Amino acid sequence: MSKYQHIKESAYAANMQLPKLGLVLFTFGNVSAADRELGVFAIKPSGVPYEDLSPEKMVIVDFDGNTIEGDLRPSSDTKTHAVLYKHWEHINGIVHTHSTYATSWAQSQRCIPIFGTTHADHLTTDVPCAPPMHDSMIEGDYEYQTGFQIMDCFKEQGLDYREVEMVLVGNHAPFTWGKTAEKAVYNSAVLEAVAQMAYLTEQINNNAPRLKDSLIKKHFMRKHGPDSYYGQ
Ligand SMILES: O=C(CO)[C@@H](O)[C@@H](O)COP(=O)(O)O
Repeated sequence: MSKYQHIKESAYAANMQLPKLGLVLFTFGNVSAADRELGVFAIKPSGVPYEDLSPEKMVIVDFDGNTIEGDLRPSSDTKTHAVLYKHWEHINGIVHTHSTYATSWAQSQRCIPIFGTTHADHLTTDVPCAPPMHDSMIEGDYEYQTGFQIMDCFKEQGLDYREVEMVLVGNHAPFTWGKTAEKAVYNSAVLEAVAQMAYLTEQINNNAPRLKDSLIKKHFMRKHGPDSYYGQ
């Protein structure tokens, strides 16, 4: 048995959650799961439909994007995952989808405003949107540069990737991450729900106010404060 079997199983299980949660169509999207001690991650093979996946088909890649084990080509987004794992040492799972509402905000190049308590239960800021890539970066290694596009956005906006576990990539689609691949999938589902609610909020009232700071903090701390299930 491969010494990477545990992350192949974990990446497989997390990938299979995407169609179940309605976050992907056909072969859109991919999930990876990392083992920091081994310095590698397991990722979905490129272009393989979810119904044809198995743990054995996951591809093992190092944090420079080199394939270590696997017969299939890793996802075309592999280098973006590699850059984020290499530079953000507390994450062990990454998800990329083209879920409809989150992708629509990304294509519109807009951050998702924090309109309500559903959003504040999960994060205390707007969902950031990384500005579209400069032509000079597109001509280089596009997927590799996408990783830097995301990190630059966090640096410029003063965000901590351990607190804000999601981003919209302008003109492209969302990426989410977490301490585990399962948490990264959870974050993708939360993002899609928040993106849909924010879109509908603006349709109903295009002057809808942002949630008050006092309520943002209160709601976030209920779920993540020292007395919460997650905070303990
Ligand atoms: O971002 C994109 C396409 O824009 C890709 O994530 C998506 O089509 C999935 O590609 P892979 O099958 O993972 O190579």
